Amino acid sequence: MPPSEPNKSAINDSVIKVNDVHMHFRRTSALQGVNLTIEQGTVFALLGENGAGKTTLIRILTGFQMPTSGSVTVCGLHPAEKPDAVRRQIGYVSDAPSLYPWMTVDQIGGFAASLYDQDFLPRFRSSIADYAIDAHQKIKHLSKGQRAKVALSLALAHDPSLLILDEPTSGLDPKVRKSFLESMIDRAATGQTVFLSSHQISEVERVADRVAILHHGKIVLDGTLEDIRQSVFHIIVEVDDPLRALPALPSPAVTLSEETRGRSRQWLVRNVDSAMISHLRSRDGVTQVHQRTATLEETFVAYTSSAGDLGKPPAPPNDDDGHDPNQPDDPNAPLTSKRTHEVVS
Ligand SMILES: Nc1ncnc2c1ncn2[C@@H]1O[C@H](COP(=O)(O)OP(=O)(O)OP(=O)(O)O)[C@@H](O)[C@H]1O
Repeated sequence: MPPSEPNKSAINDSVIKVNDVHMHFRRTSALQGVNLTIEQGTVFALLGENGAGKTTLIRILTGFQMPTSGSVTVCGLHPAEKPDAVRRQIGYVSDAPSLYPWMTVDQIGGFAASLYDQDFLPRFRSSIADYAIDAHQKIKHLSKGQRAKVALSLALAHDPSLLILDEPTSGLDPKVRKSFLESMIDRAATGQTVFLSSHQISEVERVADRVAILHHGKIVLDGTLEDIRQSVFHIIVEVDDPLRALPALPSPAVTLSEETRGRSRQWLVRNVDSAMISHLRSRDGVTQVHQRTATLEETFVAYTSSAGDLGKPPAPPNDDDGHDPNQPDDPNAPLTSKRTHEVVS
């Protein structure tokens, strides 16, 4: 097989593999030991606050950035070695798509079509027509949302098996946003893979099969949406006296956040089980215990708050060659939905 050909068995297995990737810039450790494996046919969403490292990871996946250390394969290819081959395999929309402003929409389609097969241009034109964009308009005269639609049309016109989208819906109006996200689900249903980064938690909740949270360059949570929903609980304990002490939940429960409001203690907890809830109910002074599954937004906020040891601020490299001497933590222990499921059922 020629070296630039994708490895088909790798496509069938994992479309993206990220192995212990570190990325150090002069003043920042943008990625600190990131590991990810993404299977074919998944809509995968990478969530993270501003500066978490999402774009850096996407730039590494698309061959625009060499990691400081670690390895990556995309469709069986190494983006650092074969960036052009990787980019031919994938559809990619960056968070700031650069489109030649002096070209018309149709000219930019024709220009990109020269890199792909004959189906590219008809697909591109049909997508532009669906978005009701005038193909004779110059890019510089389009609105931000219209440019986003052109960038998406370019990314999709070669019908890639993997789409990598950095904040794909920013600039799109709610109607287009909704139909675009629905089209991502349709793509995954036909075996294509979608990797998207987003701040829009409610949107992610609608479309993603799998979610990872990147915090200060580390993956602090990675699981299927279903597992995450079944694993993190919001617990409210009412006590008779605001000063009453309550015990911490025993291991393997992990308290992600806690808040006291008068007689009410609110916890966001992972790996809680029904025995722990019964134990809490039986404590002296506990008048009521309510529990429900946490929303993805509550989980995101808990995992990205700097409190506790769930995520640590980045440590700048302190050796000469820029390598981080710190050992990566393992805050991403597997989710234990089985245990927590007992609480729901
Ligand atoms: N070329 C660069 N040189 C130096 N620092 C950089 C460079 N690119 C990114 N960084 C830093 O790396 C960190 C991660 O940036 P990145 O753009 O990956 O975050 P992000 O999660 O995509 O943020 P946002 O949601 O705001 O787009 C930031 O602290 C940023 O300043």
